[in-house]
Amino acid sequence: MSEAIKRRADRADVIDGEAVAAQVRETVAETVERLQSAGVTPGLATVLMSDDPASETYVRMKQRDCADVGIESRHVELDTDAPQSELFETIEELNDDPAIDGILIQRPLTDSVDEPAALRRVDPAKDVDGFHPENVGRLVTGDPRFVPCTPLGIQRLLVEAGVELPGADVVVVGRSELVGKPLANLLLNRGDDADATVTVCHSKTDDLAAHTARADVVVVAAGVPELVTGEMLSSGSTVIDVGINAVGEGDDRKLIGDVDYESASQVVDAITPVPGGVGPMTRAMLLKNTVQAAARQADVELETE
Ligand SMILES: Nc1nc2c(c(=O)[nH]1)N[C@@H](CN(C=O)c1ccc(C(=O)N[C@@H](CCC(=O)O)C(=O)O)cc1)CN2
Repeated sequence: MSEAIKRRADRADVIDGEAVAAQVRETVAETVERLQSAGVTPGLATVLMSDDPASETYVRMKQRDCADVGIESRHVELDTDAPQSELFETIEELNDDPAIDGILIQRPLTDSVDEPAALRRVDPAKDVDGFHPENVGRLVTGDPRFVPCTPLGIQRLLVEAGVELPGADVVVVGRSELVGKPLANLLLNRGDDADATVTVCHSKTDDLAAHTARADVVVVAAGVPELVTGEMLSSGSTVIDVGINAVGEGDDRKLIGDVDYESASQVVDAITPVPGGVGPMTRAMLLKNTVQAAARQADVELETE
């Protein structure tokens, strides 16, 4: 079993996302060295047009991750009251810039901007977030190019946890474009790390617990703190908690997930913590997508991991 799985007596194993992300970064750093010896330095542009402090933190973390593995990063920050055309022009400039292999538009964008329109403007070959309709379509039709980072990270965590995905009964709680829908498609596609039977539940699902209780794998990305509790889960299952909800003030402020960790970890076989589970994997997979984008644009063949 992977070293990233921490055994706990009489409780669920903990799937350590920080440890798996560190493994991914190590592999990415090796790939960057190979690309550099072929004359290619991968470059990522991050674009922030929001006052959301969490988004500012995530972008800073992504820049730091890039520096750690040898990816050049460039940051563009736009005022939230700037016209939408300024954002669109920025995206066009980055599309045309040969030093930039990947473009990341941090979501959510400020309310005054048409977010889907902005995402459609990103060159699909530089769309390391996998949000452009061309990349979404490729994932849905079973020919993925860039897959959104959180679903990719979740798939990797499940593999590390030793979950046999072919034939597994996977319940995804949440139908967002960011996580729920792409994850469902990723695990439904053909392949050794996929071929699952996937059910997507959401806020209008009748009897959510009936679904979660029969699943081998439950992934919760609903944005509702502690929505899923131990009594909605079964022994033998693996739980991936995508939620990151800040609760409390000052010294009492902490992050909690969409799963009630205490009760769930007394029932299930393995679970991701919050923080330290899916979040670090989202960032690690962005690095992986960026080096793949750089290799494709430079026509350098990479061994698949
Ligand atoms: N363009 C994108 N925007 C957003 C994405 C995305 O994949 N692409 N995902 C989320 C936020 N997100 C990435 O941007 C993200 C969330 C959380 C973390 C993370 O490392 N979380 C840590 C805790 C960090 C903290 O202390 O606050 C953890 O869970 O351990 C990284 C990235 C929405 N927007």
